[in-house]
Amino acid sequence: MLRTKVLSLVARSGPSRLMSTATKLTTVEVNDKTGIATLTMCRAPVNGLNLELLKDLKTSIDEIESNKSRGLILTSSNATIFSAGLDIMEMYNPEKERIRAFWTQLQEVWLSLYGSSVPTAAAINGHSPAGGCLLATSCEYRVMLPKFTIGLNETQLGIVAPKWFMSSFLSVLPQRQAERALNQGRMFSTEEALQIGLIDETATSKEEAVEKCAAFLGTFARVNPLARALTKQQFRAADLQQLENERKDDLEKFLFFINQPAVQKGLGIYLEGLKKKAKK
Ligand SMILES: CCCCC/C=C\C/C=C\CCC/C=C/C(=O)SCCNC(=O)CCNC(=O)[C@H](O)C(C)(C)COP(=O)(O)OP(=O)(O)OC[C@H]1O[C@@H](n2cnc3c(N)ncnc32)[C@H](O)[C@@H]1OP(=O)(O)O
Repeated sequence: MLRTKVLSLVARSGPSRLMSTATKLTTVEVNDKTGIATLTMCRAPVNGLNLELLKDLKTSIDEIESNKSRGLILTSSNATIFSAGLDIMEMYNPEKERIRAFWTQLQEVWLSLYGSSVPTAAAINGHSPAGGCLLATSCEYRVMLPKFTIGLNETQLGIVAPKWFMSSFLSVLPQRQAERALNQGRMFSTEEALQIGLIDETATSKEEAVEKCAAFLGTFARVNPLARALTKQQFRAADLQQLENERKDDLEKFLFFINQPAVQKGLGIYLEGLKKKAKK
């Protein structure tokens, strides 16, 4: 009942405005009636998370947070890809200083999205592997379009998802299923993701996905915002604190791991495979 009301409210909702942080790689549009901000990733061709996109994501999340938006919906401007995850080019034959800045920025984005005091939802309008899945599972609610895939496929690339990737995943799935999926590097179809609980709903179009996300965010309309935010943060505090405490160690572990010749070789082969597939 409430859900239907909120959905129709959203459908009738009024004009929106672009916020000042709108950049080339992300845009933020705030619906003036609902107060919900839609944060769109728009880095061609696949929303690969490189240093610049991560910086824009962090700036946009911070601005949404400080403008006291009623909610944040994360989505993509690409018709078939939510995000292809970390830009592998940042990790393959990396430049010393840049890769440090890259990983540090990824930590920042995760801390602010997973720890956001604003309610969050992801309208997953395309494939969402690895880092894409990290962003989606850092949100509180997920609506996904059919015929796409989502999951943490790191082991398929010969790399390892760090502890905090697992934290987001574990905030959505029970440990037994999460552990198996990560060990397998399993990508779930939309239907499988719904069945296992990795996503909350499906939608037939991006517009419908955004509406369903807005309806979820609307369920908090009559809840005290401070009480809601403090409750959410208590659930997530231990995960967030763990990364805060281990940030330097986490960076050094990542650098050590990624610079191993066997890992570099594996990434090179994976990239080559992607490029061959793209040419077909
Ligand atoms: C105690 C132990 C240690 C603890 C841990 C310590 C350290 C941890 C170490 C490492 C952790 C790293 C975590 C990594 C997370 C990641 O996110 S890795 C990235 C994973 N992503 C993928 O595997 C996705 C790969 N891409 C695809 O599957 C597909 O591209 C697609 C997203 C499904 C889209 O398909 P399609 O529409 O057909 O597009 P194309 O495949 O043709 O791609 C277009 C071009 O984009 C390039 N590309 C695709 N994905 C990426 C990417 N992730 N990075 C860079 N580039 C990408 C692709 O090559 C095409 O390029 P060209 O047009 O050929 O130039």
